Amino acid sequence: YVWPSPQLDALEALRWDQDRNGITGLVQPCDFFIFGPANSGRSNAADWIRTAYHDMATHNSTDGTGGMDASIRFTEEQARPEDIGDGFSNSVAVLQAVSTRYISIADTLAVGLILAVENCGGPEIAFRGGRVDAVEPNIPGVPEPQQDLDSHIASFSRQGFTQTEMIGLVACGHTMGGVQHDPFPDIVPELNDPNSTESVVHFDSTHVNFDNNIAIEYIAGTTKNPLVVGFNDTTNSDKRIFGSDGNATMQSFANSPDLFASTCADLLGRMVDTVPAGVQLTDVITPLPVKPAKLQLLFVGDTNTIQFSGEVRLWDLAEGANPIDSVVTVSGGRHTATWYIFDHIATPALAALDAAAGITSIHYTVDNKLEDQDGVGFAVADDVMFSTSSCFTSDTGSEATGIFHIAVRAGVDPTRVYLEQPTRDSVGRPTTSEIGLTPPTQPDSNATYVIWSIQMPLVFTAFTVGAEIDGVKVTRGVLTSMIEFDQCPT
Ligand code: HEM
Repeated sequence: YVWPSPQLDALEALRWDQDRNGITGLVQPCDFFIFGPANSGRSNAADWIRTAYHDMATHNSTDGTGGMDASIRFTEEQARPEDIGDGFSNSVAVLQAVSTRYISIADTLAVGLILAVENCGGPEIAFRGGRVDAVEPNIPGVPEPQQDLDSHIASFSRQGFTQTEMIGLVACGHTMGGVQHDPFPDIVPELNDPNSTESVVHFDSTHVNFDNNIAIEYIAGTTKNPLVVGFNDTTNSDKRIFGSDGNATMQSFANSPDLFASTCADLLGRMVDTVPAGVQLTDVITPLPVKPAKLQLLFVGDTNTIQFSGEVRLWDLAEGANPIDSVVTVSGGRHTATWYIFDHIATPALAALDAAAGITSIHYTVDNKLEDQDGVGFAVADDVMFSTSSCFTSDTGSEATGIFHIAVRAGVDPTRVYLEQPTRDSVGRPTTSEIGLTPPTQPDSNATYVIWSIQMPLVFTAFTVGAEIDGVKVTRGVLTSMIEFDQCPT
């Protein structure tokens, strides 16, 4: 896609910004578990994979209801016997935190699975965005270990998967993690094991690696999978499922790590793309080679100039490439991303761009190569922006106030200008609240920019700039709070 596109830019960043996206670090190392000690036997990675499956497993491919829609976040679903355990609330707590108005909670659950698999040795899974968060719980339908094989075949068929695909999905899921004593005391005993303080019996001997040992150990007869060799045969669902085609599928996985990886990439990709009817997912999101981010324009009225700052991310920079001013290099998974920060301090020329001339687009030169999206350039909007005349008073207590000034380019004529604040609706979905600004009473007809304003008590909340122009709502700049500006002149 051509940058900028607010939704695709945000989805691309969540999927590809590596350790900078706020969540990749939670599955590095793969045995990391933030809700308990390192020797708990549990991992965020396994919880994230199971959470995505339980969110999807309510899907009914006949009537189009259920699927990846983050209905698993509702306590009513988490209270069901089919969703026993705290792995769902744990996963939702950390993943939904990175949802925004452009990224649904369901999208974060899908990315969570993808990052967990990829960072723990598994294949890269294609990611599409655009899932829509449910407003209420779905109809129950997650398979449980005590059910018989026919019920499981029927359940996966309802979800949209054949019997062979069921074997694959269960093997791909159960290469990570295990069964805990606490929620499943009839499957796993209390272990009293200092290396598994939450008494987890793992599905294979490499439970934090996404690999085909789940199949190798099953075929070799050395498996300790508690859903295969558990003392209670009624709950040995993996045994019934894995053996349901005479072990043909599991044998093929045991023979070939590559086949296991490619089958899992396909099945898990289809799993996270299983969405309620009517939801339109984006195309597969691949990383942009050169991507601007966090662009901020500030109008400086005294000098009639614009201060410009931002970042650019270079993807998988070639070995040996050594551009100047390297600021942060971040890796994660199998990729490296390098960010260069440009601002008025590092590059004084950006401190005072001629406001009358304005700015329409930028391009970069990377290793002597022009990067401008094949001649299109990276478009930059100079229509509305914060003005550096925004300020706050130093008074303490209830007297403290501040003023936001938003500069609107002459001739733009928005119907509304407002501050945008990220917030949540009554069912937890990310949304935006708006605080309207007042237009100038006597605008200077010669000015390049006119100032809309709002006075309010001193707040530390960060806002972006919003405006409605020709019936279209636009967002500009990065989240900025009052105290980032100077104190008001007294
Ligand atoms: C018939 C189908 C399935 C049954 C009956 C089943 C059952 C179970 C049970 C009983 C546990 C233990 C949970 C705990 O102790 O908290 C578990 C864990 C897990 N399941 Fe499944 N499962 C099924 C299919 C799947 C699928 C299709 C996936 C993903 C593609 C999956 C992924 C996982 C993961 C990653 C864990 C480990 C969780 C952790 O260690 O925190 N399961 N499963």
